[in-house]
Parts: sequence; C-alpha cells; structure tokens
Amino acid sequence: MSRKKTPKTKGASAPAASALPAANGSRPTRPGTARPVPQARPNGPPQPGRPSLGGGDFYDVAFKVMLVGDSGVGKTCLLVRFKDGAFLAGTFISTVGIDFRNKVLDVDGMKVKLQIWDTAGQERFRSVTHAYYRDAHALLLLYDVTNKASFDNIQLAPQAWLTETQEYAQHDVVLMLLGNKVDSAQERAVKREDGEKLAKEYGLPFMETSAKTGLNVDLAFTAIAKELKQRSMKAPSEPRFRLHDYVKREGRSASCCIP
Ligand SMILES: Nc1nc2c(ncn2[C@@H]2O[C@H](COP(=O)(O)OP(=O)(O)OP(=O)(O)O)[C@@H](O)[C@H]2O)c(=O)[nH]1
Ligand SMILES: [Mg+2]
Repeated sequence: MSRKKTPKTKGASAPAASALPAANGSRPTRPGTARPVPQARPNGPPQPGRPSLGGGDFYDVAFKVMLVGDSGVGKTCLLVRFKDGAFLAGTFISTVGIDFRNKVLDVDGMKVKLQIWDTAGQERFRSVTHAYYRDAHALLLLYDVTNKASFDNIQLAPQAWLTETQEYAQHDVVLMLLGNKVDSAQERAVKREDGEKLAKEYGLPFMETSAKTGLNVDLAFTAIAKELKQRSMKAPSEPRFRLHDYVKREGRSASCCIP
C-alpha cells in the first residue's frame, strides 16, 4: 500500500471541547478547528492522510473511538491519562453531553489518528450519546471494579451498555471491555474473573485498567488502533492482527505492580 510521507509530530494539542450534536444528528464542530474525520469503516480502505490545519496532527488513517459506561467509572480520566499522561485527581466533574480528544499513534509505521469521544454516563445524556454510536469504529465499555452496579449495567440493566451498543452501533464495531480503578484494591467489588467471564460470554477482549496509575491504558488504545488499522487494509501484507491474543499477551495484571 502506498503511503503518504508525513512529518513526525505529536498529536493534536487542542483541549477537549464540549460539543453537543446538531439537531439533525450531524457531527459537532468546534469553531476554528472544524475538520471532518475521514470516514474509514473498519472494513473499508484506509483514507488518505491529511495535512494539519495548524494543529500538527498528520495522519494516514483516522478512526472514531467512543468511551461509554456509567457516570464515575473513569472515562474522562482514562482519556486524559492516554492523551496527556496525567491523572485528574480531586473533585469529580461529570461530563456534560460529549467531549472529544485526538491522538495520533504510530502503528507499525502508519500514523493512525484516533478521535476519541468521551461520553457522559449520566442517564439524562443518553439520547445525546445515541446519536454518536453509528459513526464509531470502536467502543470501549467501561465499568468501575469498585462499583458493582457499574458492572451490572454493562449487561443486566434494561438500558445496559451492551444493549445500547447492539441497538445503535454498527454491527462490525470493535468492542473492548475495561474494568477501571484497579489500583483501588481495598475497595474492589468486582472480581477479575467476573470481568473475564462476562467478556468471554460476549466474545470481547478484556483488561483491567487504572487511569490513576496508567496500568494498561496505552495498551487498550494501541490494541484498538492496531485492530482498526489492519481491518482497514484491503490486502494486509502483515500477519493478521489478533486483538484478543494481543490483549491477553500484553495486558498486565494489577497484582504485578503492587510492591
Ligand atoms: N482510584 C481511581 N480513581 C479513578 C480512576 N479513574 C477515575 N477515577 C476517579 O473517579 C471519578 C470519576 O472519574 P471520571 O473520569 O470523571 O468519570 P466519568 O466516567 O468520566 O464520569 P461521567 O463524565 O459522569 O460519565 C473521579 O473522582 C476520578 O478521580 C482510577 O483509575 N483510579
Ligand atoms: Mg466524564
């Protein structure tokens, strides 16, 4: 596959912007920075790289990733950890509507831009989130390992996150289940095995993460980027990327890092 040579740059440095969907459900834009993300379906051809409009994010192919899960599970913190390498400690500020951040990753020599949508977990914003599912190439389903209800709401509640996914997302969307806050060992309310069991039942790759310590955070997004990149290539020259195997092999368990 021919690729456009792109200069080495860091990801777009624009801060997260609040963006509510337009009345017609079209993608929101931010004044001065609006730029469409190429619509690469996971199974479609990669889109050509685009030069930066000043933000410095050159890329070969771009995908949309959505973070979903109950309010307070750590979606925003996970995204901030991945984007900025920092942890938002202190007062919990619940997301209103939807935010996004971009990050460009170098995946086996290709610049893969992830546009990551951070949704509000609060019930009152559900209809806002619904409008975004259909454009998502990947969905990260988060629960909080210290909050059993957030785990149950992945699958059991009438408006469970998995049900929403089946209802609103594309059938070939890439899914991953993440149990966050694994640093809080004392308060754990959901066993790792329960997360594994749920993931197995639905055929999802699974990891436990910590936005606080950074455990498995980069890995989760990198795994998604690798999977989407390979799906987007018509005739991949590389061996088939296996998301489940990669996550199993590379994922670190919380116990590995407790001194
Ligand atoms: N110990 C610990 N706390 C975390 C972690 N991730 C998030 N938190 C805390 O959990 C609270 C909620 O985090 P957010 O990232 O704002 O939660 P959210 O899922 O975005 O919530 P909504 O925006 O309401 O949907 C904050 O007080 C964070 O500091 C983690 O990995 N470990
Ligand atoms: Mg949030």
